[in-house]
Amino acid sequence: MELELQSLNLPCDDERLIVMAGPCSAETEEQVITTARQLAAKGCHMFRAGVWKPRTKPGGFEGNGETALPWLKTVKEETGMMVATEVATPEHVELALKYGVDILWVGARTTANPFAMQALADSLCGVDVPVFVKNPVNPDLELWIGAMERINQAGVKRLAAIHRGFSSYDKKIYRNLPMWQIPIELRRRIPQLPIICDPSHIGGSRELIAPLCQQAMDLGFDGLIVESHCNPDSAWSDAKQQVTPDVLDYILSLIAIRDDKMTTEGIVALRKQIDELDNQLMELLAKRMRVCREIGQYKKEHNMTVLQTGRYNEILDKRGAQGVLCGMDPKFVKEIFESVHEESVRQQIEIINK
Ligand SMILES: C=C(O[C@@H]1C=C(C(=O)O)C=C[C@H]1O)C(=O)O
Repeated sequence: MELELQSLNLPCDDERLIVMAGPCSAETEEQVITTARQLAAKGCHMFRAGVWKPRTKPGGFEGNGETALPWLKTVKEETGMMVATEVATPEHVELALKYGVDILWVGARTTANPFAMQALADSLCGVDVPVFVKNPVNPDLELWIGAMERINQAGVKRLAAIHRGFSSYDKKIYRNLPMWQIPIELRRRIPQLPIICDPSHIGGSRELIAPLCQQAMDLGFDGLIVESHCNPDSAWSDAKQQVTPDVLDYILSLIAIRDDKMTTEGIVALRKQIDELDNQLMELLAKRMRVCREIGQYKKEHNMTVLQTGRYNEILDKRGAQGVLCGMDPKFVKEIFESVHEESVRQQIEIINK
């Protein structure tokens, strides 16, 4: 199904960048208002704060719920910023709308659950409010698109996707792995859908916010949602990944915003070179496959197995090392040769069984 989309029509500083900032959780009225005032003073147009917090384990701070909604209303009235919060159930939607919340977002755990998404969609039927849908916790693009389709089918046309990274057992650098190839594929599939990057949840730490924001801009994403707190170290949730409005302003001032629509003569000439090289790559691959088929024929005549792990390992090691010398990521080189090997084995199996 095709998404039927309308422009988000949100205020932003220049033609492209949407920045939504605010604390992970609305903790107290004072914390909300203080943070909002500081953000508004820095020129922020959209304020975010979690009111209902889905926590991994019980016992943590699960948000102030309805009590915090009038605080958001005050932010709106006092600063003129639009306000946004996360909704996970139809009751959340009803209450958020009742208190005049301007933008709703759906969290990663909710996106992963089609029943919850359908219930949310049903509660949004006939409501014209922008809805931002975070990627599901697992790296499943179809599930992400499906969640947005449900909301869209309910008549919500002002939709955006939030890229917040994907859960992983491996938490060495990122809290949630960015797996950029997934939002990139989303952009390819639905080019008109705005994509907002959430560097706070991808990175899980302050130091990673700036480079992640830049990476999102380098990819031509449309905006950022960043956690900002007037006193991050004392935050009741996500303390390590929140920054003060001052720091956020500094980070944003350093970000280079790229123009994704520019095509110049220079790039056209360079792309011609790429086309020529891709042609050569394809011809070389076809040549390599011809030799592989010959090897397949030889193996058939000599009753040898197609898979030769010793040789396969030799290739992976040799080309991996060569890749490093050529300035390429060894993982990338490994994946290329794994794919080449897979196709080579497939073609040889066809020959050996003829
Ligand atoms: C081509 C061969 O068969 C298989 C495919 C390989 C390849 O494409 O390079 C390597 C080892 C084998 O698993 C071979 O045995 O050399």
